[in-house]
Amino acid sequence: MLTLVKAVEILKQHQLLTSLIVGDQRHYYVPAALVTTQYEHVAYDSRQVEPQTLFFCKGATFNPRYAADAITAGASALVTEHNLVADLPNTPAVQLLVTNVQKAMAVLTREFYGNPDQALTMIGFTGTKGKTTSVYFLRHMLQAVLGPKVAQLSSLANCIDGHTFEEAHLTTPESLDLYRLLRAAVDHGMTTLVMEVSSQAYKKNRVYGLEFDYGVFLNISPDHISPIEHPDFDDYLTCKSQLIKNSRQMIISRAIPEYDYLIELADTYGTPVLSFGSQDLDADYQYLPQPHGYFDVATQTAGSPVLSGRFRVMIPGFFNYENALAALIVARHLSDDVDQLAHGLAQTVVPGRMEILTNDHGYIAVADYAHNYLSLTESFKFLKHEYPNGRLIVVIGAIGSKAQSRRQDVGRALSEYADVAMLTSEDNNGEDPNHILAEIKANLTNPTLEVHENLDRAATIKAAFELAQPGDVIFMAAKGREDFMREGDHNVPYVGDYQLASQLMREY
Ligand SMILES: CC(=O)N[C@H]1[C@@H](OP(=O)(O)OP(=O)(O)OC[C@H]2O[C@@H](n3ccc(=O)[nH]c3=O)[C@H](O)[C@@H]2O)O[C@H](CO)[C@@H](O)[C@@H]1O[C@H](C)C(=O)N[C@@H](C)C(=O)N[C@H](CCC(=O)O)C(=O)O
Ligand SMILES: Nc1ncnc2c1ncn2[C@@H]1O[C@H](COP(=O)(O)OP(=O)(O)OP(=O)(O)O)[C@@H](O)[C@H]1O
Repeated sequence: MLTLVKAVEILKQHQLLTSLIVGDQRHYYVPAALVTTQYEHVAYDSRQVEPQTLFFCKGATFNPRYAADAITAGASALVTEHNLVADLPNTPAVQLLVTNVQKAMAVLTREFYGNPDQALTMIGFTGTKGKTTSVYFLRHMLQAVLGPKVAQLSSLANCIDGHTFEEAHLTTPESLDLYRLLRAAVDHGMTTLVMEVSSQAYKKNRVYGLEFDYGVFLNISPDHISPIEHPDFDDYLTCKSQLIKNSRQMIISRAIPEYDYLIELADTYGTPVLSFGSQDLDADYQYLPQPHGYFDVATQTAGSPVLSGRFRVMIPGFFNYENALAALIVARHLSDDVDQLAHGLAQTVVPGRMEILTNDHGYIAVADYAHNYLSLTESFKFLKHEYPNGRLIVVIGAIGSKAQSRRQDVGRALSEYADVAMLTSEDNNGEDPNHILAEIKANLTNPTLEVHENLDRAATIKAAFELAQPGDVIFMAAKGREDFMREGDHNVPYVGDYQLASQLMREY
């Protein structure tokens, strides 16, 4: 529940309110006749409005018709950047005119749901790659010491009760959904919440005003640059960097090229920083890879909670030592039971992330989620190191209608590391897949690379198994275990890379 008086007070505190429109009158104070007005629901989609809803008019494709629909369904107030009085003559709904509706939605829905973040230890991971994996590492570690009291919000799945996993639509939910989920987590007895914070979350003010107890910055490389995401890398970096301003303690990878800049930001905001990295970097926490997924950790800085000794991850890839160490540092701040933390870490698997399938005949297939230059080359380097004798056969495409730079990334990474490229569909998102593949091919520079092309992804994976010799590695990029293909604005069922490869492993 939220009263109009409280809503106005909060919007004023954040300097977001310009006017209150009641009928054809403009106000800045709540008129006496409305001081008892309260809202029982909040919504940003007219199709979800009930009587006494506070409705947020937001979105790139927002149409005043949605506001009219919301009022018909019972919305009694609109939060909007544009006065809708011309579109809604004689409307009984109060309009709260604001300078930024996304920010207004964040601060008002936080209040509506009772500031649930204050009842949780909040941990946010940002980075171009490794967010999901790190969230899983940390949740498993903390559950090993706290029991089922750790919630997660991740692009792979949300879990707000410690055991049930539900599909997520965005990496970081809209603020309204975020606070609804945090409220539910608190009501389910959760004490801690681990989440992914995408650059879009800051760009779209989904986490505006939210403070994290611990923020982790894993890495950054050019990605997510498109008309619906970021105009350029500077904007991408600026958005991600906002986690520093909004965290009480930052943990930052020493390997980030912009590390010094991030430290200057942290100094400016007064946010303490601990750094992590491989042994050759000047970091507070360092790791040294060992065979079979083991890695050694040492703490270099006096005064920081000590982490030392040998740990293990079950998910292959050198980069997972980085993800694991970042998560371990947070976990160590919350618990001194390092043995249990190590146990939780070694138990962690993440569906569709570097899942390696093998059979007795020497076939090797990897279902993974890599889709930009950083993640593809890191995965390829690792596989070349682990399986030096076979060919690297890559089943790959690129996403349609956004992150256009990935087509260049795919072309470059294939040219540098792959022996065979099997180009196919990914999530076309309404774009012509032939156009996507043409752009990838335009970036292939290695004349010895063997290139095949088939838009049918399942048929392409079968063809890769036909082509492979024992000892070769079939790397299936970007879909993991996803059992759908995104086409336009809807999903089309798809068998799943991991699922299909598991079946083929039994046949070959
Ligand atoms: C660019 C962006 O952030 N877009 C998101 C945003 O869209 P939007 O606010 O512009 O809203 P819109 O889709 O134009 O719709 C307009 C509004 O009208 C409302 N509506 C619509 C129809 C109707 O009948 N009545 C009605 O009220 C809708 O509920 C909506 O509020 O809000 C929508 C939900 O309200 C999201 O679905 C949408 O994500 C799009 C689909 C998307 O793909 N976003 C990507 C870029 C994204 O955010 N990705 C990051 C991950 C990046 C990473 O991996 O690092 C993420 O955090 O997920
Ligand atoms: N620290 C890392 N550095 C480089 N590549 C990584 C790292 N961690 C994971 N990867 C690669 O990126 C892929 C995606 O990992 P993950 O899902 O954890 O990242 P994410 O940040 O959640 O990605 P997305 O934003 O695409 O959902 C993995 O399957 C792996 O290939």
